[in-house]
Amino acid sequence: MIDGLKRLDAPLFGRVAVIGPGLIGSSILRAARETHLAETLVTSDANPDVRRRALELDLADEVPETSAEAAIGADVVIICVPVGAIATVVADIAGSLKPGAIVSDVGSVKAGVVDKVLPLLPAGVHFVPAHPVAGTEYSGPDAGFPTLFLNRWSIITPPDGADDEAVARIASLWETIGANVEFMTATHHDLVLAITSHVPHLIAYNIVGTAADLEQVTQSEVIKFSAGGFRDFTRIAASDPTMWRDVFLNNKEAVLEMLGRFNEDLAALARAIRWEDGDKLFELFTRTRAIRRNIIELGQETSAPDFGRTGAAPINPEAAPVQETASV
Ligand SMILES: NC(=O)c1ccc[n+]([C@@H]2O[C@H](COP(=O)([O-])OP(=O)(O)OC[C@H]3O[C@@H](n4cnc5c(N)ncnc54)[C@H](O)[C@@H]3O)[C@@H](O)[C@H]2O)c1
Ligand SMILES: O=C(O)C(=O)C[C@]1(C(=O)O)C=C[C@@H](O)C=C1
Repeated sequence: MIDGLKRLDAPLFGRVAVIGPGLIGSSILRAARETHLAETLVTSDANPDVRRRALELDLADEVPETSAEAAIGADVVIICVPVGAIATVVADIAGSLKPGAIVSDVGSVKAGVVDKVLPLLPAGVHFVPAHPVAGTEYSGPDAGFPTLFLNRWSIITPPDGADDEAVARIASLWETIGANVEFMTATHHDLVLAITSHVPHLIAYNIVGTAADLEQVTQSEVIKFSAGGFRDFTRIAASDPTMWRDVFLNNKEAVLEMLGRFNEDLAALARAIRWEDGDKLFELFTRTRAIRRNIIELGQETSAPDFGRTGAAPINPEAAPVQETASV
């Protein structure tokens, strides 16, 4: 048994299907196996190489060719594909869902997805969206590991009128695989995550891109001297292009709102540097240091490996090299 995950005496669910056993989907399956979450685990993926790998890694008991087949008879279907493909999968599985089934997802953006998904679902099927705030810059079935969600938040964003029992069952699912659960509206989720996750990723992509395009500094100098802060940015900037393209296209308003605030504050900092306003710089750096120390005191520092500084392998020692994913 893996430290921190407890095996249930009796499974919570009969049949759980995971569509898209990549980093997040395969981590859910691995944790589900460890904890005996379901009697039967099923998975499928649009990419035949991923289905083959899911079989080789024994991620599930059944690996049918299509999402529609995977959803037949499932009590819960968890959709773990890029945000832009979630509604496509829901359309694919809608005809296979049994009455009372719960459909959930793990997408990094919620409001737009809920709007697209709800009209596609048959009556009697529940939709309970969720977002585990845990991940790495790696993708694919080899990158997952069973403790990814341990002591991390999973945010559940029940739509108006959601069935209480279905919401409680999805909360139990996340708690079983080690997460702490928080509830909020989809719109609030998208605003919070825009500043805590989406804009930071955009900044990382941008700074690494800027460095790569510099004319006065060579690429080899950028690589050679990226020992500290810049190296941390390169870890984030290695995150999956498909996933992050979809995040920005689907959380446009909240990201642009937060980016506007960010740009104003950055301009004020540039001004403080130009006018040698040391007090302003010192005051901000003191406040931000306190925030970091608070995060550490609360024990919320990520337990993910410090890829940035050490260049270490993924936390799963058996994980193979990064698998790039293409749009499907
Ligand atoms: N990576 C992270 O750090 C992280 C963290 C939390 C949530 N998320 C969210 O989780 C979801 C999955 O991310 P991931 O990092 O596991 O991605 P991933 O690339 O590792 O896996 C996604 C899988 O979905 C499959 N797929 C794509 N379109 C499909 C379709 N139409 N039908 C069936 N399969 C399809 C791909 O082939 C791939 O195997 C995304 O919505 C992302 O926003 C990611
Ligand atoms: O640790 C990382 O590599 C992550 O980027 C994880 C992270 C995040 O920004 O915190 C990325 C996107 C997800 O939606 C949730 C978690």
